[in-house]
Amino acid sequence: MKSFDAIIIGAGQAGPSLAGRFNDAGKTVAIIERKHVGGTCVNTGCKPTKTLVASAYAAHLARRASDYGIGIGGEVSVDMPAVMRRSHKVTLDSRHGNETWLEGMPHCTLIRGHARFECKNVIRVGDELLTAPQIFLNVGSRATIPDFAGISDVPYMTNSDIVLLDRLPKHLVIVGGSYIGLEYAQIYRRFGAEVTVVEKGPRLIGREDDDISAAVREILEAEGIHIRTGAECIRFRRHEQGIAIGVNCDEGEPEVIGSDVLLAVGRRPNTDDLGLDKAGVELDGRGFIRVDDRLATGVEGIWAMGDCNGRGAFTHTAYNDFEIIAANLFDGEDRKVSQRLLGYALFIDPPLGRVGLGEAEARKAGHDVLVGTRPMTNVGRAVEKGETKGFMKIVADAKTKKILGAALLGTGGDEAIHGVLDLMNVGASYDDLRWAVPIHPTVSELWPTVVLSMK
Ligand SMILES: Cc1cc2nc3c(=O)[nH]c(=O)nc-3n(C[C@H](O)[C@H](O)[C@H](O)COP(=O)(O)OP(=O)(O)OC[C@H]3O[C@@H](n4cnc5c(N)ncnc54)[C@H](O)[C@@H]3O)c2cc1C
Ligand SMILES: NC(=O)c1ccc[n+]([C@@H]2O[C@H](COP(=O)([O-])OP(=O)(O)OC[C@H]3O[C@@H](n4cnc5c(N)ncnc54)[C@H](O)[C@@H]3O)[C@@H](O)[C@H]2O)c1
Repeated sequence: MKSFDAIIIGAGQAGPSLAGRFNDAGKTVAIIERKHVGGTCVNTGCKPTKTLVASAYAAHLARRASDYGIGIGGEVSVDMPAVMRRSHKVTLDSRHGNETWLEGMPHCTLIRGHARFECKNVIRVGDELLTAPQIFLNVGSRATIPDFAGISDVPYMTNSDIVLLDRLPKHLVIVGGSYIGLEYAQIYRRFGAEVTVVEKGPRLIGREDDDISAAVREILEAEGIHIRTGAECIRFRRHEQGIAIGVNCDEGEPEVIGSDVLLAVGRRPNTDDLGLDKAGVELDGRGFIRVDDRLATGVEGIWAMGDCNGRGAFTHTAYNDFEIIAANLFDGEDRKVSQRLLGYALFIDPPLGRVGLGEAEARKAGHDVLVGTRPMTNVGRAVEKGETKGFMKIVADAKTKKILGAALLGTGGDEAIHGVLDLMNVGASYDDLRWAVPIHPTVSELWPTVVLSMK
């Protein structure tokens, strides 16, 4: 049996950085990866999608070139194999960069294979047994495939398959109207496919405020994306033109006929094949590993980071889990997940940047709520860029003057939200934002005006 100071299972968004800390401290660490170093984000998630978003934006802007007084001398065409080559290169460069980094650590051993607990401190990878007093789980998540009627009779893709597609689907039907579904809907529409989004809920991105859902829908529909919400009884069957997807909506055609199907209906944690019962590690009802505020499981010496602990579902939350564990183990700090302020973005164009509570959430939490909004048509920079869709919104507590949350659906929204995120992180009031002197001409310069509009 091989012995290490620490074992990390999964080389996703938290594991490699933690391996780096153990290595730097002169401690031996094994990191086990069953597929690709970099995990979901690098290989089938953020990296490929954001690279495709960039190609899709280039196609969109080229089609709009004449709006800016620019001629391109003909029709815009999309070379799908070239688009995909670019995306693969970004992924492979990142994956190889991570591998080279791990392999270059003198105290770190990168082990390829599926890891499984034999008991609390022994891990099996194939024929090999490994042991360590500290074990960190960074096993991530995979696409949920619901038991839809007829699903096993038809071909379909998840986020893992669509990154390998190098042709243009004639009609891509996407089931699920949230992050993955909407980003891919706009990407493929801009590449030239017919696209339909089928969502079982009454509106898109159902966690957001109604006004945000409605504005996102309007933006996507304006580009010709078909949207079918309230699709309660989704079912599949083969059809002479591809795949028939039953949507059973109250209005419109009862079936959509697509050439290709993407399932984007959420993620499930990779915790069912880890032998966690042999270690005594507990799961919650949805299969996520139960952890405390410092990410420790109920078994001494075992921690869980990233998507698998159900405390976050983003790369930055997985990375922050690493930061919390590393700060507590190596730097004498006492960091907790409950100290984390959640921000995120939906990378459609224009993007939606979000931080903290939405208006509905703030009301539900019992705050005396002040809300300010301004359309992007009021933002000089957006007008200059010819990208005026969307709006800015801020939510604050009338009594404490604390900023509770913000949304920026508009050009640069994924970046400009950070002005509010940073202020919220230091507990600033809306007066601090109102009296900031933002740079002209930027999207951020409207925040003081949005604050002044609060009612
Ligand atoms: C299409 C898509 C787009 C996304 N875009 C964004 C985005 O723009 N921004 C953002 O913040 N987040 C995004 N996400 C979410 C983000 O990818 C995840 O939150 C993040 O990758 C989680 O990191 P992780 O380290 O927890 O897990 P992962 O990155 O999934 O890594 C887990 C690793 O563990 C390995 N593993 C699992 N079980 C075992 C085992 N038993 N033995 C050995 N190895 C094992 C897996 O192979 C994997 O490599 C996106 C996700 C998808 C699917
Ligand atoms: N921009 C980003 O940061 C980004 C991008 C992509 C993915 N992600 C991460 O990946 C995770 C997964 O994304 P996702 O979009 O697959 O999941 P999600 O959980 O965000 O949304 C799933 C959507 O599918 C719908 N749905 C669920 N079951 C359904 C069913 N049976 N039929 C039809 N619709 C159904 C839900 O109502 C919801 O709208 C997210 O939690 C997110 O954290 C993040």
